[in-house]
Amino acid sequence: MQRPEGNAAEVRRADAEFFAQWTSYLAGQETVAIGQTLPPHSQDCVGCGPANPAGLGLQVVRTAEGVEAVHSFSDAHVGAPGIAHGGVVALAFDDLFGFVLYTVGALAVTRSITVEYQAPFRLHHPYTFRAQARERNGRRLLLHAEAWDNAGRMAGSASATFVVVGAGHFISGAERPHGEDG
Ligand SMILES: CCCCCCCCCC(=O)SCCNC(=O)CCNC(=O)[C@H](O)C(C)(C)COP(=O)(O)OP(=O)(O)OC[C@H]1O[C@@H](n2cnc3c(N)ncnc32)[C@H](O)[C@@H]1OP(=O)(O)O
Repeated sequence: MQRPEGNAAEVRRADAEFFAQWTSYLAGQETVAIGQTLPPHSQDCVGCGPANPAGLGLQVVRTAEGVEAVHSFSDAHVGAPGIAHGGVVALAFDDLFGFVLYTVGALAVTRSITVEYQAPFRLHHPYTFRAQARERNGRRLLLHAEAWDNAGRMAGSASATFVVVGAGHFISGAERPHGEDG
C-alpha cells in the first residue's frame, strides 16, 4: 500500500489500514500457504518493498519450516569491491526475520540481532536465505537464519530476539517526533 504524503489525516488513515491488514494476516484470517510468496512489509520497505529503488527487494516465500528468499546483492549494495556490505547482509537477515512473523502469528520488532559472516557475500551471486522461529518465551521470540551459496556452503547465519508488540507501537512511533519519549 502506498503511503500518501502531506495530509496528516490521510497518512493516519493509510497507516491504520496498513496495520489492520498486517494484523489480519497475522491473526490467520488470510492464511498464507506453504510455497506462497508473502506480501512485503510495505511498498517502500528497504528490505522487501518493490517501490524502493535503494532497497534489496527481497521476495520471500513461506516454507514448511519458516520462510525463504533467494537473493543476489547488486552493485548498489557493495562494500569492498565485488562484495556486499556487511550492513546490507544484516538487513537481509533482519527483514527475513520480519517475515517469520507470519509463521508465529504476532507483530514483533527486532530487539537484538547477531550476524556471523562465514564467507564474503559476492555481488550478483544468488544466496538462499532461510529463517525460522526457534523458541517463544512470553513476548520474546528467538529466531535463527542461515544463508547458503549455490555450492552448498553456508556464507552467513544470524540469531535475533524479537519482542511482540501491539499495532499501537507502530502508529505512535510514526507520529512521535524524533527524540521525544511517549
Ligand atoms: C508492520 C510491519 C511489522 C514487521 C516489520 C519488520 C521489519 C524488520 C524488523 C525491524 O526492522 S523492526 C525495527 C527495529 N526495531 C525497533 O525499532 C525496536 C525498538 N525497541 C523497542 O521499541 C522496545 O525496546 C521493544 C518494543 C523491543 C521492547 O519494549 P518493551 O515493551 O519490552 O519495554 P521497553 O521498556 O523497552 O519499552 C516500552 C515502550 O517504550 C518505548 N521506549 C523505550 N525507550 C524509549 C526511548 N528511549 N525513547 C522512546 N521510546 C522508548 C518502547 O519503544 C516501547 O514502546 P511501545 O510500547 O510503543 O512498544
